[in-house]
Amino acid sequence: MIGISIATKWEYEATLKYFGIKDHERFGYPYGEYFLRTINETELVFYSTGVRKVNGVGGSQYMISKFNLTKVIVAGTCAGIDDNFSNLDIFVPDKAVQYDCTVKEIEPLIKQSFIVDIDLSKYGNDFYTGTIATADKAVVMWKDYLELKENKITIADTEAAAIAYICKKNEVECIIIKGISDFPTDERNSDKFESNIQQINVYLENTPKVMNKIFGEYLKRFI
Ligand SMILES: Nc1ncnc2c1ncn2[C@@H]1O[C@H](CCC(=O)c2cccc(C(=O)O)c2)[C@@H](O)[C@H]1O
Repeated sequence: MIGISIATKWEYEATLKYFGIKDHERFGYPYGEYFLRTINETELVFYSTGVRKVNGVGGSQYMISKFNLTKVIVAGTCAGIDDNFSNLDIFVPDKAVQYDCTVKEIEPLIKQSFIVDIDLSKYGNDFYTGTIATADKAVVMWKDYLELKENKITIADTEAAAIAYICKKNEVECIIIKGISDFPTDERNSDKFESNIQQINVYLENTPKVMNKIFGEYLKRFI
């Protein structure tokens, strides 16, 4: 069985809609809910975890243990960091890092021992790849965005690298498929609260588009 890990309620609602899931097919568990589907003769469990590292890791560990998963695919949205890319571009990162685990004033931003390299060689190269950086807060402030850019990060989110790390501990393969839902905007010469509301609205508008693109054009190649 392969697990598809989904963080937010908006991402999960788009998933339920995409697969036409009926109420009686939805099951609760301590971190959210899940449903089962068979695609190309492979059994999949799609599960929501809630946001941030603790929920992503807790929910994924629960599902690895309950269903004896052989692979976890982290599917969802992310912030764009590399400005060569645009909203709705989809990535399958070959490296996952965490950037909120060091005293960055005196240590490197990226925690070396938490880096996970992802071997994508068996899946070809017909997709964007790069480095995803995870922390327990969203990339909203311009200074955080610039710091990630300086560290050659491609995209950023709030769960994926932590899930990849615990998959490695369980010797379970982890693939991350993430689409850009939003880019931070420079709030320094404007109202930072208004700028934040605009970014959240862009995230909400793009979430179903990203999820539909992941399920329609990417998922089957990685199961
Ligand atoms: N900018 C982002 N930075 C990091 N992760 C992002 C971003 N965008 C999307 N994600 C991904 O989607 C989910 C939710 C998105 C989220 O929390 C968010 C999005 C936009 C603004 C704000 C805010 O507080 O103003 C919060 C997370 O689980 C994460 O995995």
